[in-house]
This record gives sequence, structure tokens and C-alpha cells, in this order.
Amino acid sequence: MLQTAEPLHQSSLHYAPSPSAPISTSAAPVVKPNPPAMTTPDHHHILIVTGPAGCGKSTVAKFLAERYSYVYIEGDDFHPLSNIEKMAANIPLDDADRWDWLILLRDQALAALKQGANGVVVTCSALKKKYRDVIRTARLYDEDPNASVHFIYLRASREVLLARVGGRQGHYMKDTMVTSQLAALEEPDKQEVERLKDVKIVDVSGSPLEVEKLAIAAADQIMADSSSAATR
Ligand SMILES: Nc1ncnc2c1ncn2[C@@H]1O[C@H](COP(=O)(O)OP(=O)(O)O)[C@@H](O)[C@H]1O
Ligand SMILES: O=C(O)[C@H](O)[C@@H](O)[C@H](O)[C@H](O)COP(=O)(O)O
Repeated sequence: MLQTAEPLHQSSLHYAPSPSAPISTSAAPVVKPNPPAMTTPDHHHILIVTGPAGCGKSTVAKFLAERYSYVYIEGDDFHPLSNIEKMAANIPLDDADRWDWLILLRDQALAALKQGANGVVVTCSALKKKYRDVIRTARLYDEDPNASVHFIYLRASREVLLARVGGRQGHYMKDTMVTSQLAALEEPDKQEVERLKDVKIVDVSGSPLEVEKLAIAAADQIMADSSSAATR
């Protein structure tokens, strides 16, 4: 469901059930996962699943939210109607269209933690570094000293994006938008990854099951790093 930007209310959040089976597509075999390695109850992670349209943000984020019993926030649900109309008309958003949306997603994640969520998974393309920086400001507004923002960037080729956006039914974002998404994209570079240490890059060219495994590895690493930092 799409909704215009509005303050957080319970119905806009998706509380995931306890960790259980992976979310599977009809094509993917259902394989029992190993139990989550660690869910670090003392740490409240905000996992932002990023990348251009069609890379698999919603698929991966739903899966992670279920696995770790985190709240799932679908970024597309928080666009103002004007943004949806633009994208549906094949007009790329610009910076001015995105700022309020990014701030809203940041605040929705913080509000979910304040309401008692263990952690939060948010989908947000966050195509440019300055957009990720807006979300990074969460720590300035956060009352919880154990909360932290992490980005899981889903890397995919143009061909993969085109195939996945093209294969998706009923979404306002059409494959004609992939070119503008890639033009705007600033992949997290070495400096951002090594200096800020809050980005994990996941290759999403494989099958849903392969991607699930890589996403779990990235999230488990985030949680392990937080635990070891806390004990230092
Ligand atoms: N690893 C994968 N392999 C094949 N298809 C995938 C994979 N991940 C997602 N998809 C499919 O690709 C389409 C786009 O995925 P979606 O999660 O909606 O991406 P995004 O949220 O980044 O736009 C959906 O139809 C989804 O089922
Ligand atoms: O699922 C998708 O296809 C994308 O998430 C898509 O809906 C769009 O990329 C973003 O919602 C915001 O737009 P920008 O990526 O242009 O900021």
C-alpha cells in the first residue's frame, strides 16, 4: 500500500514474527536456515537496505526482518504522492524530491526503536552518499546509546536490474527508470566503506537463496562487530 508521508503510527510498521523459514519466491526451494547467529538484544540496529530499483531491497529486507524479528519499514510506502506520480510518469526524482522522504525514513526508524522494536530494517535506494549521510544523522537524534545505522548495499548489474524491474508486476517504477537510477547512483566507495565502517556490500546477481545467504552473512557481521566493539 502506498501512503503519503505522515507521522509514525502502528499500522505503518510491519512487525516481523520470530525468526523462522526464509521468505521464498515461488521459484526458490524452501531451505531451512541455520538459526540466527546472534541477534544482540543490547544493540538496536537500523539496517538500511539500499541500491537502485530492482536490486532486491524489498525481498532482502523482508527476509532479514523476519529472520531477526526486526520491524520492517518499506521506504516506498513513505513517498509523498507527488513523488509517486513523478516516478510513475517516468520522471526521475531529484534531490529536492528526496530530502523530506529520507528524513522521514530516518525518523520512522528511530520512532520504531523508541516504541520498543529490537531493530529495524528499512528499504531505501539511498543512491547518493549525501542521502546516506542524511540517514547517518540518526545518531544525533537518537535517545538510545545502543542504536546504530548500517547500510547493506545490494550491488547488481544493469542487466540484472532491467530483468528484475521488467519482471515485476504492478509497480510504478518501470524498467525505463533504470538508466536514470544508475546515472544518479554513487556506489559506496572504498573511502566511505573503510572510513565510516557502516556499509556492507552484497552481490545480488545470484538466486534468491544465494542472496539470502550473503545478506545473512552481512547482517551477522554487523551484529558481531557491534558486540565486539561493546566489549572492548
Ligand atoms: N535474487 C533474486 N533473483 C531473482 N529475482 C529476484 C531476486 N531478488 C528479487 N527478485 C525479484 O526482482 C524483483 C525486484 O525485487 P524487489 O525486492 O522488488 O527490488 P527493489 O525493492 O530493490 O526494487 C521482484 O520481482 C523480486 O521478486
Ligand atoms: O522498488 C523500487 O523500484 C525503488 O525502491 C523505487 O521505488 C525508487 O527507487 C525509490 O522508492 C525512490 O526513488 P529514488 O531511487 O529515485 O530515490
